[in-house]
Amino acid sequence: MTEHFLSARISLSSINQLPVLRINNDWASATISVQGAQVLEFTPAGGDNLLFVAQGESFNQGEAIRGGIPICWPWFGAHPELADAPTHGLAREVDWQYKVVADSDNRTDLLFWLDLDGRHPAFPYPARAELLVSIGSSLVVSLTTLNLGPQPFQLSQALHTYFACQDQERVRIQGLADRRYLDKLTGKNDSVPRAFSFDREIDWVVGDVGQALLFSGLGQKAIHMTRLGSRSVVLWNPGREKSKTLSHFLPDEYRGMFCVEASNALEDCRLIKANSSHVLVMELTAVDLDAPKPA
Ligand SMILES: O=P(O)(O)OC[C@H]1O[C@@H](O)[C@H](O)[C@@H](O)[C@@H]1O
Repeated sequence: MTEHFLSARISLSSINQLPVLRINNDWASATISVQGAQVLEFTPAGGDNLLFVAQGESFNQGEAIRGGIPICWPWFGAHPELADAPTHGLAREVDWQYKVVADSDNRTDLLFWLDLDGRHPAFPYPARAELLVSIGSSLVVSLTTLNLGPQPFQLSQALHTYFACQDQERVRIQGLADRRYLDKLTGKNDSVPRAFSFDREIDWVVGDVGQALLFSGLGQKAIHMTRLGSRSVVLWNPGREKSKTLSHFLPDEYRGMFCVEASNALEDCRLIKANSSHVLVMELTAVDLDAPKPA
């Protein structure tokens, strides 16, 4: 597809088989795949891309993209009952509808939506996901789930964010110490140690997590993450051995990424009643570590 401009700041083109929207305003540039409504890149002006996409990614239609911010919806991880249902729900491998809702030098907002008609065997409920992606001095991703049918349903979900780093072992996360987590690899519960690092395969669901987290050890900049509508986060890095089995991953690429996923998982999954909704919001801001602190 040749590049087609929707406005001075927004264009539609493609990467291999997948249509992508590219946004460029005074504060940042971003790339979003229409399949999965998946943000693939967010680069604050003059800075580095906060997000990781696997170099082995082939961008084929109907295949989940390994990187950026996959939307795991309306369930996170394995389906609660059906072993053959896709991991991480129904949203990653299909095209979403979209429209531009704000387009200025300071902020570009795109609204994506996906409707489920209640006939999918793994999710027999009419529902809509709306994803508002706001690109400005920060990246804001806001996922609203609407129950359009008469029956309540359980929702688990995640904004499965792949962050870029030089070396995953040097990444430090502030805001998680002493929180309880389930280790999905061993099935055991424990508390997050103060000196946590991604120095091996990690697959944890951490509960009762406050709104703000800070990621450092990435170089000059740190990343500030805030969440609303979420009390859990998922920490994931496949490590050396698991990464060899993953789709679209080159050997050793696991070193340059780590996932911290704003989620509603385990005890934090939500019951969405008829005609009700739930909103999960994540904001990411690049923070200059050398900037003077407010007095
Ligand atoms: O390979 P996928 O389906 O993108 O999932 C990657 C990982 O995603 C994480 O969120 C899960 O906790 C892991 O268990 C999983 O391996």
